[in-house]
Parts: sequence; C-alpha cells; structure tokens
Amino acid sequence: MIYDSVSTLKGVGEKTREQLENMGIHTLLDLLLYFPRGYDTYRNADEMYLNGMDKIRIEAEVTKISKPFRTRTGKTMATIWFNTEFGALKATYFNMPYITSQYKIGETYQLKGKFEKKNKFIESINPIQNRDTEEIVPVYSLEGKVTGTLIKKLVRQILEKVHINENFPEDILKHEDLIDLDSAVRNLHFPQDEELLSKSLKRMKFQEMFAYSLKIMISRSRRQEEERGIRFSMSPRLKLLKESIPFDMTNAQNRVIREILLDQKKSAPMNRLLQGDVGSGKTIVALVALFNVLENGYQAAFMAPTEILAKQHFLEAEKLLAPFGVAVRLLTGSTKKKARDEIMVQLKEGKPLLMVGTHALIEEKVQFEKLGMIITDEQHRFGVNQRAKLINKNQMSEVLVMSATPIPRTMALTIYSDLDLSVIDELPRGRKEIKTVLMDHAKRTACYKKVLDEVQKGRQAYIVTPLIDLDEESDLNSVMGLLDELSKGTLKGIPMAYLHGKMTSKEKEQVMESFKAGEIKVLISTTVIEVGINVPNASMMVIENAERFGLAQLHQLRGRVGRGEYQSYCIMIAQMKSQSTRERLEIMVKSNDGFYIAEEDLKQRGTGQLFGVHQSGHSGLMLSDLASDYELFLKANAYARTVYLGNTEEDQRMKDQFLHKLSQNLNYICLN
Ligand SMILES: Nc1ncnc2c1ncn2[C@@H]1O[C@H](COP(=O)(O)OP(=O)(O)OP(=O)(O)O)[C@@H](O)[C@H]1O
Repeated sequence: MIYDSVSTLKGVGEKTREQLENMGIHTLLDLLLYFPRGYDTYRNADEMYLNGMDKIRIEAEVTKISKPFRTRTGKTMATIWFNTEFGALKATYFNMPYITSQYKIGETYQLKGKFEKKNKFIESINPIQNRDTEEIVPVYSLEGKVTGTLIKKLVRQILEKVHINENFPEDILKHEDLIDLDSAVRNLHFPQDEELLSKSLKRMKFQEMFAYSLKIMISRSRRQEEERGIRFSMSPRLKLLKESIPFDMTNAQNRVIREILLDQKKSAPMNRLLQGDVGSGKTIVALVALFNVLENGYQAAFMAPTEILAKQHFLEAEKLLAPFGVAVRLLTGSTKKKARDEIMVQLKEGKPLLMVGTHALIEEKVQFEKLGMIITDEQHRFGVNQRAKLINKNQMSEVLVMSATPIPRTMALTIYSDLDLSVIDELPRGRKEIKTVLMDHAKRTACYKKVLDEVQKGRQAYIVTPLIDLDEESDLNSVMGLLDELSKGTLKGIPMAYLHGKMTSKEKEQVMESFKAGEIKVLISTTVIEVGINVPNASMMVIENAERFGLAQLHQLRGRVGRGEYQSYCIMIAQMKSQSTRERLEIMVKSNDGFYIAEEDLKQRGTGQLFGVHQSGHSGLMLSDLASDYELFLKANAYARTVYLGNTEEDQRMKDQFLHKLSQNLNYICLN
C-alpha cells in the first residue's frame, strides 16, 4: 500500500497528481518522506521575546491604517498601527500594497512575526495574520498550486491508515538512542514538542545516511567488478604534449596524472574525485587525461557549472590541444542552432570530439556515440543528480569529478566512498602568498584607496558584495549601490563594470571578456564570479559584508587573485558585531590553505555548503547534511557496513531487502 500512487488519496485529482509528481512525489511513501524543509516556532507573546529575533504570536487591535506609497527605490510601503498589551505596535509592510484592505480599524487580530520593542513603541516588518493553531509550524518546499495545508491533509490521510513497521533491530535502536520509525515520521510532519521533533530528526537522518552509505558501498563494489569499462592505451604523444606545456608541472600534478592514466588502462570504469585547492592547476590535469581519451579515438565531455567557465576551459583546451589535431567544440545554452546541429551530427557519427560545455551537454538530444570520458568541474555547484544523468547515458565511460572545495581527506573518503580520490596538495612554484586583511566596516574608505593604487599600477580588482540592488530594509551592500558610490567617489574615472546572476549569459560573457582583456579595471559582482575564473592580472579582491559568507566560499573568492606573478591582496570588510564572527574571519587571515580552512569551518559551524550532495534528491539525503551531521553519519556509516558485510541472518535479510528495492527503483529510505 505504501507504494501505491498518490492518486489513490482523497482530494488528489489529475492536476494535483501531476504537480505532486513534478515535485518527485509519486507514491504514498514519497509523500510521507516529503519532510518539511524547516519549522517555524512561534512563542506566545512575552516582553522578553520582543527582541526582533524571536518569532512570536501577538494579539493586536488596529488603530490606524496609512495609505501605501512608493519609496525612492520603487517599493511600496504601508504602515498599520495596532494596540497590544505591551503598548503601541507599528507594522511596516514592504511590497504588500493589498495588505491595508485585509485589516479593519477597531478589530483584533492574532499576528505572527518578529517584533522589537523600541523606545516609544514596538516595531515589526511584514508581520502576518496567524491562522495556525500549533506552536511548531512545519514549512514545506512547495511548487505550483501545492500548498503546505494540502500536504499536511494528505499525509494525515495516509498516517490514519498505515503504521510504518520498524526496520532496524532493537539493539541498534537502543545503542544509538533512536526512536522508532513510525513515531519519527509522524512527528516530523506533526511535531508534538521540540524534544520529540529533535529525536525524530535524529532518527530520520540516521535512516537516510544509513541508506546512502549502503547504496554507495554497493555501487562501489559493483563498479569494481565491472569488466565493461574501456581499456585505453597510453598515447605515445603524451610526452610531446607535456613538453608543449609552458610551465613545469608540480609533483602533485604529475602524481595525479599518473593515477588517472592508470585508471584509464584498467577495464573497470574510472570513478574518481580530483580535489585541489584553488589555483592548484586542476584544469591542465583534466586536459592531459582528456587528450589521451581522444588519442584512443573516443569522444570526451568536459562540463563546467557556468558558461563563463565553460568558455574559459574551451579556450584553454583549444590552445593546448588543437596543435595536436584534437577537435575541440563548445556547447552551451547560447550556442547557435547551426553550430549545435553540426555538433549533434558529428557526435552521433562517433567523430572524436572534445566537447566542452555547460549542462547543455547532458540534454536529451545530445547523443554521444563513443563517449570515453566525462569530466565535471563541480566547484561546488553541481548536485549528484546531473552527474548521474551523464553517467547513465553511457555506463562505461570514465568519470572524473573535479572539486575546488577541499574536504579533509578522511571525510572525503567516507562521504564519497564510491569514488577514488586524487589530491593536488601543492601549488605551482613561485606563487606569492595572498596578503589577507580583515577590515572593520567603518574603515572601508581606506580599502578603496588601496584598490585605486593597484589599478594605477596596472592591476585589476574584484569587489564582491551579497546583494544586487540597494535594499532599504537591509544593512548589506549591493552591486548597484557600490557602483554608484565608487564611481562618484574614490574610483571616479576608473573603468568599472558589474556582474550578477540576473544578467543574461551574453551580457555576463561580454563583461567577463572585457575584464579579461583588461579594458575593465574594477569588476563589482555578486558571488557569480567565485566559480573558477582565471584572470592572472587581477591582484585585488575586496569582499564586502564578508561576515555573510562561509569560509569555504571566502576562500574560493580569494582564490580569484594570486593567480599570476603579482603580489595579491584580499580585503574582507565586515561588520564584526560578535567575537565569533571575528574569530571565524581571522582564520582566513591566518591561512591560505584550503584544506586547513575547510577543517576549521567544519569545526566551527559544520556548513552544508561544502557539498553539493545534500541538495540533490538523488542521493536521498533530504534532512541530513553530511558535514554538520558528520558524527551521526559515521555511526550510520558503520552500521551500514555491518549490514553490507551481512554476517548475521538479520543483516543479510536487510541487505537483500535493500537490494530488492534498489533493483525495482523503489524508494529505499524506509525499507518497508
Ligand atoms: N605547474 C604549474 N606551474 C605554473 N602555473 C600553472 C601550473 N599549473 C597550472 N598553472 C596555471 O595556474 C592557473 C590556475 O590553474 P587552474 O585554472 O587550472 O586552477 P584550478 O585548480 O582550476 O583552480 P580554481 O579551482 O581556482 O579554478 C592557470 O593560469 C594555469 O595555467
């Protein structure tokens, strides 16, 4: 019954079924496992919660409603005054012009939101009417017309009828202090109290990470038994290629190239993770490996997370490999139809092409006839999903995943345990350490004088900031705000441009190209530039509101400079309201080593940004974050190993059940 279609539920017609399926919900079990992405806890109003941070519910009577008007930045703003037991409340609503018609003077409402007691009155931004009765309100990720209320209604229907059988043996539940599966699922959708909710989360995370671990153990052993991989031979021209490279490879690069070529010679298909700190020279390693595949008469794909980066890889591939007669092509969303059609035909005919591109490469229409190797430059943007798509297309291809997000080795080995690991742990000779400074927000003018200095020396600079547009409600800096400020102030007359994710690919590309060509001296951008951009003449990275970014991300951003012969600088401007913010950012000042930073970052806050894995539905990890739940993961992983080894009857039974679900393409998170 649990694998029945959602259409068997009351209230699910054709349209709703379709929408649920778009959200990946096909069966009743899928729905049960569609857990909230978070919970809002609204406390009952109390003086001590009027701090602007706690979320509360409060009774309020309307005393005055002002007319909405437009602010300088084009937003609408409306104010409603209320009376509460704690005094007058001023509620300001941005971009909700309709709000004034929802309240009547003299009527009392229950509001929810964040409230802050100021001198004369309480203030709140965008509080809304509370219609929930429970204290802990589940928040679901929603699409189309599917609402949280609908999901709850459907889940309730299922839970009235089914009891989810326990599938872990008693002793493991006891040993790991886990509650039973049925209670966990119920409480995740309808939390009774905080304590049960946190126990339920622990149980389901354990469940997910157990299933995830078991799955990768099985796929790894299957791959190693796989005899259908391609045996590539070593091209005699590899030596010539290496000689044509204008610099000496580092020892680490040479070692990693050997590891990859050795995999290529074996009959088991390669599945390898290549890790290297920012600027350690992963691209050239990828190109050598791809060259050998083409020399064997096969096609290859080199996939990047953005168009800008794809173009950069393409140019580099062409420069290095075209002299050896390799046909390199670029395929992205902006490739013209004629060129695209031509590429499709050639790929289908089996012509050995080196395809460089974005995820356009994994569209259904692209058919590789003889795909020998896939390299994805993940940085940390790609989820496992996209990777799986390419792998499925041709199961025998070699797969190499490049990542510039260093993960401590032991952790990488457990988390990516279906991948072999290569690490470039050495930077090219002669690189100068990037001088990193942490600067308080109040002193930022000095920073831009330094930028001007560098530009006058002929160098270029990046300025990164969290927001695109100026926002009155926020104290964060924005691309447009900075452009305005700097072009009138310290950097007057300096050629500047901006870059952000809302621009079209073409626009972004044009800006990047003029920056690379040195026509633009200062580039103001959101984090879109963090991904692998290589402009050796850029020597200055300014990061505004650095407190907003994770260490791994800051390290990536900093890695955009110090890529050439010039002394480079990174200035992090931050509002250091707390000691912990300062300490966290000082790690960046202390070290330029991505592996060290990643470890510190994990210790401090266990960031989920480290891995692309958990966002992907494919991995089955909906609740867990392998980084912040790492301790629990190790336990789940160890338990998965005992089941995988199948020494007892119970373990064997569980493993068989798992394999059965896997082979039937069923959801295996709950085995029942
Ligand atoms: N052994 C080397 N000696 C000198 N320069 C090198 C060496 N290897 C690579 N480079 C150069 O270093 C720069 C950075 O290399 P690359 O773009 O491959 O870095 P990366 O590892 O991809 O880093 P990121 O993840 O930051 O993009 C390039 O300009 C490249 O040509």
